[in-house]
Amino acid sequence: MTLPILDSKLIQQSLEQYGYARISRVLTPEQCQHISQSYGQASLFRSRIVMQRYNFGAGEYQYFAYPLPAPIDQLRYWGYAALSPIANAWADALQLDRHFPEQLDDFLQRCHQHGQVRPTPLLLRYQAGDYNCLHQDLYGEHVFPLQMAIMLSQPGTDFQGGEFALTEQRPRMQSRIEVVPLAQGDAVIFPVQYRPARGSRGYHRVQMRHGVSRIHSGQRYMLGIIFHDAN
Ligand SMILES: O=C(O)CCC(=O)C(=O)O
Ligand SMILES: [Fe+2]
Repeated sequence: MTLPILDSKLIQQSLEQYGYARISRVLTPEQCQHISQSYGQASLFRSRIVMQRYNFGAGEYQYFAYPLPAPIDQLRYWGYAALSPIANAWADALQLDRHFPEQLDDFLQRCHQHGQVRPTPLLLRYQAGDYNCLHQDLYGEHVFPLQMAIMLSQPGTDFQGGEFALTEQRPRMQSRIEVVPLAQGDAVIFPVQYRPARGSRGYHRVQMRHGVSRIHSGQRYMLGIIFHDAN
């Protein structure tokens, strides 16, 4: 699978300006369909979550099992390589005593040594009426601060509604929202928990959450790539 070259500097600028970065046409429609269709292949997954049961929203998702299918694994390595310099720049800006290794394997080894051994890449499926409440994907003490999601369905054709949304909660201010327009195959990169924002006295944290508005009709598949593993 050939993936586009990522420009870390441009991604970082967009994240700091808007709270997200969009990468167009990461996957072809055929690759998107292939991944969506794998939803029915139970052996690829370690667990299935029905969102209603946890009040997460409505819809369902499954976490892939190790070994990850090759395209999912490749996307995770590709994303990590471009995002680890940003993760380190952010840790420095926020004066956190934290360093993210250059290689995903080294970061995952750290997760695994601390009991976070279960893979987190996931495939989500929504039908008419479903939605995903604003949330943060934290799965333990070790958190890689950025994550990625890829739109597998064709908005407007396969489904209506179902917008990917982010909120930013700045200290002592009301929340700001961003809706990210995504075409089939596009990726969105966004902060897991918070991002740095420059203020009058250096950098401070802006808390972030993401979610999906109600799907009005049709079916919507999304691939989520989270870099830390879960405990
Ligand atoms: O379905 C979506 O667009 C949201 C996916 C999500 O929450 C995630 O990838 O962590
Ligand atoms: Fe999420």
